[in-house]
Amino acid sequence: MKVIQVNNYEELGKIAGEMILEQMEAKSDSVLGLATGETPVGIYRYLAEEYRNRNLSFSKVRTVNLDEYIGMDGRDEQSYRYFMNQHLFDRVDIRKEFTEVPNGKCENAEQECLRYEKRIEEFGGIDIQILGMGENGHIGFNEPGSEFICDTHVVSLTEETREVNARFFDSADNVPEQAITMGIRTILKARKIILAAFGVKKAEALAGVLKDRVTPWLPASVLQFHPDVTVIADAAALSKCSGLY
Ligand SMILES: O=P(O)(O)OC[C@H]1O[C@](O)(CO)[C@@H](O)[C@@H]1O
Repeated sequence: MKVIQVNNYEELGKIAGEMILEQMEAKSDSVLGLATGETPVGIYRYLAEEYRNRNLSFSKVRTVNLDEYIGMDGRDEQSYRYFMNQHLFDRVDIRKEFTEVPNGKCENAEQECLRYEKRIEEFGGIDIQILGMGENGHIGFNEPGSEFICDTHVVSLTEETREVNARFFDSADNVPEQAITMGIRTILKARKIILAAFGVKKAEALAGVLKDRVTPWLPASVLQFHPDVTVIADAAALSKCSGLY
Protein backbone atom coordinates (compact mmCIF):
# COMPACT_ATOMS: atom_id res chain seq x y z
CA MET A 1 0.00 0.00 0.00
CA LYS A 2 1.20 3.45 -0.81
CA VAL A 3 0.98 5.85 2.14
CA ILE A 4 0.77 9.62 1.79
CA GLN A 5 1.04 11.64 4.98
CA VAL A 6 -0.77 14.97 4.86
CA ASN A 7 -0.24 18.02 7.05
CA ASN A 8 -3.86 18.91 7.51
CA TYR A 9 -7.43 18.12 6.55
CA GLU A 10 -7.41 20.48 3.60
CA GLU A 11 -4.43 18.69 2.10
CA LEU A 12 -6.19 15.36 2.46
CA GLY A 13 -9.08 16.75 0.42
CA LYS A 14 -6.75 18.13 -2.21
CA ILE A 15 -4.62 15.01 -2.70
CA ALA A 16 -7.56 12.63 -2.82
CA GLY A 17 -9.51 15.13 -4.95
CA GLU A 18 -6.67 15.37 -7.44
CA MET A 19 -6.56 11.57 -7.74
CA ILE A 20 -10.25 11.60 -8.62
CA LEU A 21 -9.82 14.41 -11.13
CA GLU A 22 -6.92 12.54 -12.72
CA GLN A 23 -9.16 9.51 -13.06
CA MET A 24 -11.88 11.65 -14.66
CA GLU A 25 -9.38 13.18 -17.03
CA ALA A 26 -8.23 9.74 -18.15
CA LYS A 27 -11.86 8.57 -18.55
CA SER A 28 -14.67 11.12 -18.61
CA ASP A 29 -17.30 8.46 -17.85
CA SER A 30 -15.43 7.14 -14.83
CA VAL A 31 -17.30 5.29 -12.12
CA LEU A 32 -16.52 6.80 -8.75
CA GLY A 33 -17.14 4.82 -5.58
CA LEU A 34 -18.05 7.30 -2.86
CA ALA A 35 -18.19 7.28 0.93
CA THR A 36 -19.91 9.31 3.61
CA GLY A 37 -18.76 10.37 7.07
CA GLU A 38 -16.71 13.39 8.09
CA THR A 39 -13.45 12.26 6.48
CA PRO A 40 -14.44 12.62 2.80
CA VAL A 41 -16.25 15.97 3.19
CA GLY A 42 -13.02 17.84 2.34
CA ILE A 43 -12.59 15.74 -0.80
CA TYR A 44 -16.06 16.71 -2.03
CA ARG A 45 -15.43 20.34 -1.11
CA TYR A 46 -12.24 20.29 -3.18
CA LEU A 47 -14.02 18.68 -6.14
CA ALA A 48 -16.85 21.23 -6.01
CA GLU A 49 -14.36 24.11 -5.83
CA GLU A 50 -12.29 22.81 -8.72
CA TYR A 51 -15.47 22.26 -10.71
CA ARG A 52 -16.12 26.00 -10.37
CA ASN A 53 -12.50 27.09 -10.87
CA ARG A 54 -11.65 24.96 -13.88
CA ASN A 55 -13.68 24.08 -16.91
CA LEU A 56 -14.68 20.66 -15.54
CA SER A 57 -17.69 18.52 -16.16
CA PHE A 58 -19.11 15.63 -14.16
CA SER A 59 -21.87 15.07 -16.72
CA LYS A 60 -20.57 11.68 -17.85
CA VAL A 61 -19.41 10.51 -14.43
CA ARG A 62 -21.32 7.74 -12.66
CA THR A 63 -21.17 7.24 -8.91
CA VAL A 64 -21.98 4.45 -6.50
CA ASN A 65 -22.03 4.95 -2.76
CA LEU A 66 -20.91 2.41 -0.25
CA ASP A 67 -23.94 2.29 1.99
CA GLU A 68 -27.25 3.61 3.28
CA TYR A 69 -29.31 3.21 6.43
CA ILE A 70 -32.38 1.03 6.11
CA GLY A 71 -35.57 3.04 6.67
CA MET A 72 -34.25 6.34 5.36
CA ASP A 73 -34.97 8.03 2.09
CA GLY A 74 -33.17 10.88 0.38
CA ARG A 75 -35.26 13.54 2.14
CA ASP A 76 -34.10 12.39 5.58
CA GLU A 77 -31.28 14.69 6.57
CA GLN A 78 -29.32 11.85 8.11
CA SER A 79 -29.55 9.67 5.03
CA TYR A 80 -26.43 9.14 3.00
CA ARG A 81 -28.30 10.17 -0.17
CA TYR A 82 -29.02 13.54 1.45
CA PHE A 83 -25.39 13.84 2.51
CA MET A 84 -24.16 13.20 -1.03
CA ASN A 85 -26.62 15.68 -2.56
CA GLN A 86 -25.57 18.30 -0.06
CA HIS A 87 -21.81 17.81 -0.29
CA LEU A 88 -21.33 16.95 -3.94
CA PHE A 89 -24.19 16.11 -6.27
CA ASP A 90 -26.01 19.45 -5.94
CA ARG A 91 -22.75 21.34 -6.45
CA VAL A 92 -21.61 19.91 -9.77
CA ASP A 93 -23.26 19.08 -13.11
CA ILE A 94 -23.57 15.38 -12.38
CA ARG A 95 -26.72 13.68 -13.70
CA LYS A 96 -28.74 12.48 -10.73
CA GLU A 97 -29.77 9.33 -12.59
CA PHE A 98 -26.08 8.44 -12.77
CA THR A 99 -25.71 8.62 -8.98
CA GLU A 100 -26.47 5.46 -7.05
CA VAL A 101 -26.95 5.16 -3.32
CA PRO A 102 -28.69 2.04 -1.94
CA ASN A 103 -32.40 2.73 -1.46
CA GLY A 104 -32.96 2.63 2.29
CA LYS A 105 -36.72 2.84 1.78
CA CYS A 106 -36.96 -0.13 -0.53
CA GLU A 107 -39.69 -2.69 0.10
CA ASN A 108 -37.36 -5.64 -0.10
CA ALA A 109 -33.81 -5.05 1.09
CA GLU A 110 -32.49 -8.34 -0.30
CA GLN A 111 -33.79 -7.43 -3.77
CA GLU A 112 -32.29 -3.96 -3.42
CA CYS A 113 -28.87 -5.50 -2.71
CA LEU A 114 -29.11 -7.61 -5.87
CA ARG A 115 -30.24 -4.57 -7.90
CA TYR A 116 -27.35 -2.53 -6.54
CA GLU A 117 -24.71 -5.09 -7.33
CA LYS A 118 -26.14 -5.45 -10.86
CA ARG A 119 -26.12 -1.67 -11.32
CA ILE A 120 -22.42 -1.50 -10.44
CA GLU A 121 -21.78 -4.16 -13.07
CA GLU A 122 -23.88 -2.27 -15.65
CA PHE A 123 -21.75 0.79 -14.98
CA GLY A 124 -18.70 -1.34 -15.82
CA GLY A 125 -17.31 -1.62 -12.28
CA ILE A 126 -15.78 0.99 -10.01
CA ASP A 127 -12.73 2.83 -11.32
CA ILE A 128 -11.75 4.49 -8.06
CA GLN A 129 -13.25 3.94 -4.62
CA ILE A 130 -12.95 6.35 -1.72
CA LEU A 131 -13.07 4.70 1.67
CA GLY A 132 -13.26 6.18 5.13
CA MET A 133 -12.79 3.81 8.02
CA GLY A 134 -14.66 3.30 11.27
CA GLU A 135 -12.76 3.43 14.54
CA ASN A 136 -13.29 -0.33 14.68
CA GLY A 137 -11.82 -0.74 11.19
CA HIS A 138 -15.11 -1.06 9.33
CA ILE A 139 -15.23 -0.12 5.65
CA GLY A 140 -18.62 0.70 4.23
CA PHE A 141 -20.70 -0.86 6.97
CA ASN A 142 -18.74 -4.11 6.93
CA GLU A 143 -18.32 -4.49 10.65
CA PRO A 144 -15.67 -6.60 12.42
CA GLY A 145 -16.31 -10.28 11.79
CA SER A 146 -17.79 -9.67 8.30
CA GLU A 147 -17.29 -12.26 5.60
CA PHE A 148 -14.72 -11.21 3.02
CA ILE A 149 -16.50 -13.01 0.19
CA CYS A 150 -19.63 -10.97 0.31
CA ASP A 151 -21.45 -8.71 -2.16
CA THR A 152 -23.88 -5.88 -1.33
CA HIS A 153 -25.91 -7.04 1.66
CA VAL A 154 -27.95 -6.08 4.71
CA VAL A 155 -26.05 -5.58 7.96
CA SER A 156 -26.92 -5.01 11.59
CA LEU A 157 -24.80 -2.18 12.93
CA THR A 158 -22.72 -2.77 16.04
CA GLU A 159 -23.59 -0.79 19.16
CA GLU A 160 -20.15 0.82 18.88
CA THR A 161 -20.85 2.13 15.37
CA ARG A 162 -24.32 3.33 16.38
CA GLU A 163 -22.79 5.24 19.28
CA VAL A 164 -20.05 6.77 17.11
CA ASN A 165 -22.66 7.78 14.51
CA ALA A 166 -25.00 9.22 17.14
CA ARG A 167 -23.18 12.53 16.51
CA PHE A 168 -25.29 12.87 13.34
CA PHE A 169 -28.58 12.12 15.14
CA ASP A 170 -30.49 13.50 18.13
CA SER A 171 -29.53 10.45 20.15
CA ALA A 172 -27.97 7.01 19.75
CA ASP A 173 -31.46 5.48 19.95
CA ASN A 174 -32.38 7.23 16.71
CA VAL A 175 -29.50 5.68 14.75
CA PRO A 176 -30.99 2.97 12.51
CA GLU A 177 -30.11 -0.58 13.48
CA GLN A 178 -29.59 -1.84 9.96
CA ALA A 179 -28.01 -0.70 6.74
CA ILE A 180 -27.33 -1.85 3.21
CA THR A 181 -23.64 -1.91 2.38
CA MET A 182 -21.43 -2.93 -0.48
CA GLY A 183 -19.67 -6.10 0.59
CA ILE A 184 -15.95 -6.51 0.92
CA ARG A 185 -15.85 -8.42 -2.35
CA THR A 186 -17.64 -5.51 -4.07
CA ILE A 187 -15.12 -3.05 -2.63
CA LEU A 188 -12.11 -5.15 -3.59
CA LYS A 189 -13.30 -5.26 -7.22
CA ALA A 190 -12.67 -1.48 -7.51
CA ARG A 191 -9.68 -0.86 -9.75
CA LYS A 192 -8.13 1.72 -7.42
CA ILE A 193 -8.84 2.46 -3.77
CA ILE A 194 -8.14 5.51 -1.62
CA LEU A 195 -8.34 4.91 2.13
CA ALA A 196 -8.65 8.26 3.90
CA ALA A 197 -8.04 8.49 7.65
CA PHE A 198 -7.82 11.58 9.78
CA GLY A 199 -7.23 12.02 13.49
CA VAL A 200 -5.95 10.00 16.38
CA LYS A 201 -9.20 8.06 16.71
CA LYS A 202 -8.20 6.12 13.60
CA ALA A 203 -4.61 5.45 14.73
CA GLU A 204 -5.11 2.01 16.16
CA ALA A 205 -7.16 0.70 13.26
CA LEU A 206 -4.76 2.19 10.72
CA ALA A 207 -1.76 0.58 12.44
CA GLY A 208 -3.55 -2.76 12.19
CA VAL A 209 -4.24 -2.18 8.50
CA LEU A 210 -0.61 -1.37 7.75
CA LYS A 211 1.20 -3.80 9.96
CA ASP A 212 -0.94 -6.65 11.21
CA ARG A 213 -2.18 -9.80 9.60
CA VAL A 214 -5.35 -9.64 7.51
CA THR A 215 -8.30 -10.51 9.71
CA PRO A 216 -12.09 -10.18 9.44
CA TRP A 217 -11.92 -8.61 12.91
CA LEU A 218 -10.32 -5.55 11.30
CA PRO A 219 -12.21 -5.37 8.00
CA ALA A 220 -9.97 -2.67 6.46
CA SER A 221 -6.97 -5.01 6.81
CA VAL A 222 -8.32 -6.87 3.78
CA LEU A 223 -7.07 -3.95 1.67
CA GLN A 224 -3.63 -5.56 1.94
CA PHE A 225 -4.91 -7.99 -0.71
CA HIS A 226 -5.69 -5.19 -3.19
CA PRO A 227 -2.98 -4.22 -5.70
CA ASP A 228 -3.69 -0.47 -5.87
CA VAL A 229 -4.48 1.15 -2.53
CA THR A 230 -3.35 4.63 -1.51
CA VAL A 231 -3.69 5.51 2.15
CA ILE A 232 -3.98 9.26 2.73
CA ALA A 233 -3.72 10.13 6.41
CA ASP A 234 -2.47 12.77 8.81
CA ALA A 235 0.27 12.34 11.41
CA ALA A 236 -2.23 11.65 14.18
CA ALA A 237 -3.88 8.81 12.26
CA LEU A 238 -0.41 7.46 11.41
CA SER A 239 0.93 7.94 14.95
CA LYS A 240 1.05 4.20 15.67
CA CYS A 241 2.65 3.34 12.33
CA SER A 242 6.21 4.60 12.73
CA GLY A 243 8.70 2.78 10.51
CA LEU A 244 5.95 1.13 8.51
CA TYR A 245 5.87 3.34 5.47
O1 LIG B 1 -15.18 9.63 8.42
P1 LIG B 1 -15.84 9.31 9.69
O2 LIG B 1 -16.93 10.27 10.04
O3 LIG B 1 -14.87 9.12 10.79
O4 LIG B 1 -16.59 7.94 9.48
C1 LIG B 1 -15.90 6.77 9.24
C2 LIG B 1 -16.79 5.71 8.70
O5 LIG B 1 -18.00 5.69 9.37
C3 LIG B 1 -19.06 5.66 8.45
O6 LIG B 1 -19.55 6.95 8.32
C4 LIG B 1 -20.16 4.77 8.89
O7 LIG B 1 -20.09 4.49 10.22
C5 LIG B 1 -18.45 5.17 7.20
O8 LIG B 1 -19.24 5.44 6.09
C6 LIG B 1 -17.15 5.85 7.26
O9 LIG B 1 -16.24 5.26 6.44
